[in-house]
Amino acid sequence: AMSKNGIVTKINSRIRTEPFGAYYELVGRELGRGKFAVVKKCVEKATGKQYAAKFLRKRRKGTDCRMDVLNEIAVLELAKANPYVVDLHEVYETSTELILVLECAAGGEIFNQCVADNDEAFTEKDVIRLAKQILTGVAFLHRNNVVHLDLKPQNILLTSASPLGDIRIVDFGLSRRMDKITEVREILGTPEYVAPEILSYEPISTATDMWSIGVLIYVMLTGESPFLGDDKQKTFLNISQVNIDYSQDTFEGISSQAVDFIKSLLVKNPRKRATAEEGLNHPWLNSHPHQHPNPHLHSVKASSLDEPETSQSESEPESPA
Ligand SMILES: Cc1cnc(Nc2ccc(CC#N)cc2)nc1Nc1cc(C2CC2)[nH]n1
Repeated sequence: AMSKNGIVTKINSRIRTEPFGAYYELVGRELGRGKFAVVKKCVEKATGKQYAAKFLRKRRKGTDCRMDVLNEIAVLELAKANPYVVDLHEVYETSTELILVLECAAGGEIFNQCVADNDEAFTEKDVIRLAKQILTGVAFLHRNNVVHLDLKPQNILLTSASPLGDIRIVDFGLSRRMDKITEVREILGTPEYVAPEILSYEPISTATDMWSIGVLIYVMLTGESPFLGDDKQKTFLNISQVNIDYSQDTFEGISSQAVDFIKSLLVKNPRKRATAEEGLNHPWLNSHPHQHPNPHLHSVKASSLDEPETSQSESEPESPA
């Protein structure tokens, strides 16, 4: 791997100092806002193509945070090869800001489908397809020693909401290169999605992202946030006690394989949690589409047929072949 200052030199060489406004027109509403960032839709004048411009302040609370932004750029650069991480198009710098010109995911945050009522909410089949994409993207990051540390429905975007498109993982503002960190000093991430080891100031790892994915899939399937309490302290207590509602009520119409998948991730001990690669091999994500037996093939044995693809709960017997 390149040396640290090798990466910084490489990135600095691609930062443009011409005025952003000469090449892009800001259009429509603000797409999102973080503590030190605002994201606006824009159009590249030369091509008419839509992008999302992320304006990041270089100085925050009186300290120079330019290196933090270079870290985010470095991760986006490294992930250019992966289809499920949002693409970085260009970078501009002004006296006060760095401007990341990012691929525009027109479908917005999957958060909206998580809280939608029935007909707009995800089906289990939708979640299986999107979960495979999320795990593929996260497995790529983890193979490259990057942990995201803020995986939540607000940071998983869709290329299109209807018809349901593909996911894009965004916001590497809290991400870390695993080679560098061991302990975390302050609690990072968003309370509902942080792993227990964050709350006990233990070393974080790629397993920290896997816990957040467990919470994310739980929310996508049930519309409920498993650890949400009336306030931050209650949420943290729910997480550290790992008390989770797996009741039939909450998981009505959802397969037992899906519940088993979530249970493999919401495990207190980080070393016992499934990895992204293991998640991709879980039966829930590998149930083969159900082929109806061909009555003319006498040799077909019922047991050789794979799991039905429908989200029928296990208890209902499969219709006789
Ligand atoms: C239609 C749309 C609607 N809502 C958001 N929300 C959002 C969520 C997280 C962050 C946090 C970040 N980064 C910024 C905005 N992004 C959208 N499109 C984007 C947004 C982007 C890039 C990531 C900014 N491409 N396409």
